[in-house]
Amino acid sequence: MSVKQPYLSGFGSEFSSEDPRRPGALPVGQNSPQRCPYGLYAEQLSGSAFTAPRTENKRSWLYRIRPSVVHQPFKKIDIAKYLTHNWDEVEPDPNQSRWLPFDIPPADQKVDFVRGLHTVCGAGDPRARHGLAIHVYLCNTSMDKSAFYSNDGDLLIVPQQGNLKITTEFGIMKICPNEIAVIQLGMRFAVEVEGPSRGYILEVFDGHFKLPDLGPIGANGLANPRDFLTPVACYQDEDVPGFKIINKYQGALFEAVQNHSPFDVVAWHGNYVPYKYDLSNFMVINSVSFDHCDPSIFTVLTCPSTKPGVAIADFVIFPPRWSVQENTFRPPYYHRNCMSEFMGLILGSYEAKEDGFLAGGASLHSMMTPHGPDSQCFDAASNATLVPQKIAVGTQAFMFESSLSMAITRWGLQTCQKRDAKYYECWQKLPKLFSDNIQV
Ligand SMILES: O=C(O)Cc1cc(O)ccc1O
Ligand SMILES: [Fe+2]
Repeated sequence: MSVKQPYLSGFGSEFSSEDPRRPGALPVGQNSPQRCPYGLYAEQLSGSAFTAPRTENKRSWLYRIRPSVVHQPFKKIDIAKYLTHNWDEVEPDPNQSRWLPFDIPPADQKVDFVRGLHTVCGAGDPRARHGLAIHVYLCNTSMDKSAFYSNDGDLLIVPQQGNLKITTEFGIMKICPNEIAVIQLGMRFAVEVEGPSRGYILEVFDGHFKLPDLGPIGANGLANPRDFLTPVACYQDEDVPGFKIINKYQGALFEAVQNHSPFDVVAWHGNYVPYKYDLSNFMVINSVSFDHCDPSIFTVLTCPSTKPGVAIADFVIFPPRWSVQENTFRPPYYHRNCMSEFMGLILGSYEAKEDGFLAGGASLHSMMTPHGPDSQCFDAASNATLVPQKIAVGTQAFMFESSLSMAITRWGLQTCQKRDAKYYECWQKLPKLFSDNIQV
């Protein structure tokens, strides 16, 4: 029987955690005692400028067996051929894009989480701390004697197939499809898988994810803070010759060897932490009268830009819910958006496209590229009897919506061979319905 993983609940809270094997490991009343309990080293991990206002200030103090600086020099490695921040590999393409499910490597090719990283699209530059990258991970093997961190951005991980055991410096998180994990800039982690595994990653270079403001919704609703879970301290005291720390730095991978596990944090405290969230806890708000609300009502997390109300990227879901609007075309409307919309499917199907948009696949509707329901969906929804209906049951589609204009990589456009060249056809049968009669 599996033991339930312990977690601390809350979003953006000041947490503290001590591995029960070493009571008293967390210094009391100060961060840097002259000598830390148990001979631990104190190390601060800063997630914001020291001088950031209190509301934005993020840091944690880690009490560890060895400080992170004990490692050999970083050397460039080329183990993830399709991980890139080069947005100029291919000509820009404003077309609607859709991808069939990305292939997971076959069992005879052992690929771990880092080797399995493939960048689909993105914009901006981590050197300027502005932009985002959207990757998929396609793997079948657990990371061994290695840990990964991104020097470029925060990683929001959305598993689609396969459970993940994520060992972090702060403790262990287990996530399954329909849960997400956020590992923030600089946090080291290792991913263990149970078999063929696939998922999506949103990496934001600007800053950190927040819960959206609720405005007139009030104090409760959407993703509630208590449902975000942070792991508890759980250290490994292991000498591991040749342990590799893999760093994604300015879009390239580097490796530094050390002879011990980096997961040696015995106690920690702070508000800069990794966390997970179960999407089934999302409290859905929607129209109970008429018309289709903008999908911003489904925002789980947002990484804001410096422009008020404009996101570098929002993480939006389309959860199971009741649809009750009267005299309304209920599916998504036809639209052109000044934001870029990357969508993925975790489970089941998506209402605006019952066919062709499949779990493990994706779509990208770039800035101002027209899109909306396919002709089959339009026809059905225009003629449906509008009774209350539970929709999206057993499904979970999501969107990474960005104010940046993203470029598709060469892998996304060509190498993956999953891009559906016939996607545009799904709208071509939309008929001209215009008539001389006011009543049609
Ligand atoms: O394009 C999409 O399918 C995503 C989407 C959904 C919705 O309900 C309204 C707008 C929108 O962009
Ligand atoms: Fe859209």
